[in-house]
Amino acid sequence: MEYGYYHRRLNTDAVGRYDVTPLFADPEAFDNLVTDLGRPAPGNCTHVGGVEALGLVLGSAVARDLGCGFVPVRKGGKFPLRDEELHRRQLTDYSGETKTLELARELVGPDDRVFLVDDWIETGGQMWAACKLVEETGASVTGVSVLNAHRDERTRDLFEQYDVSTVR
Ligand SMILES: O=P(O)(O)OC[C@H]1O[C@H](OP(=O)(O)OP(=O)(O)O)[C@H](O)[C@@H]1O
Repeated sequence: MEYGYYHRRLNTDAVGRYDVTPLFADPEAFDNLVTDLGRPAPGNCTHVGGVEALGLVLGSAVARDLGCGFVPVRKGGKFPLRDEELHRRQLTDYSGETKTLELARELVGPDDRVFLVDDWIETGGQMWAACKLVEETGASVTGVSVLNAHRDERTRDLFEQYDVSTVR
């Protein structure tokens, strides 16, 4: 689908932060969005990763669509695991606040190729951290897919280092 198909259903002119959950509630739009987000994934990816919270919704649906496993990248403190069982990174995102993302070490490893999905990227802080967490496990990042992303100085490194696809 074109970005306008989703934009009409979001009732917003915002490029950055906006609520995508109306797309989840509409069965046809959700189906199309999951298909569009998964389309850029290379055939050899083993897992789809998603960033808590809305990236878990989208990523798990894309994983099911592609026949891959799903890997949750969680906000700090949510995995009921010991420190040594986690990879952890701090970041600053669109909110200006410092946040922590974590990935359980046991979920993926050097033989795995992970495709990351989220709803949108503004500063790229969370997606950059998610990519680095995946790489810290030894797995590779095969691409990133979001509905919409800012392309500016803040996201330049993300776009340069990773294959980032957007619907917009
Ligand atoms: O590019 P950035 O500046 O990092 O911002 C984008 C991130 O922020 C939002 O998540 P948020 O933490 O607000 O959680 P949510 O999924 O619960 O909305 C969004 O879903 C992305 O994950």
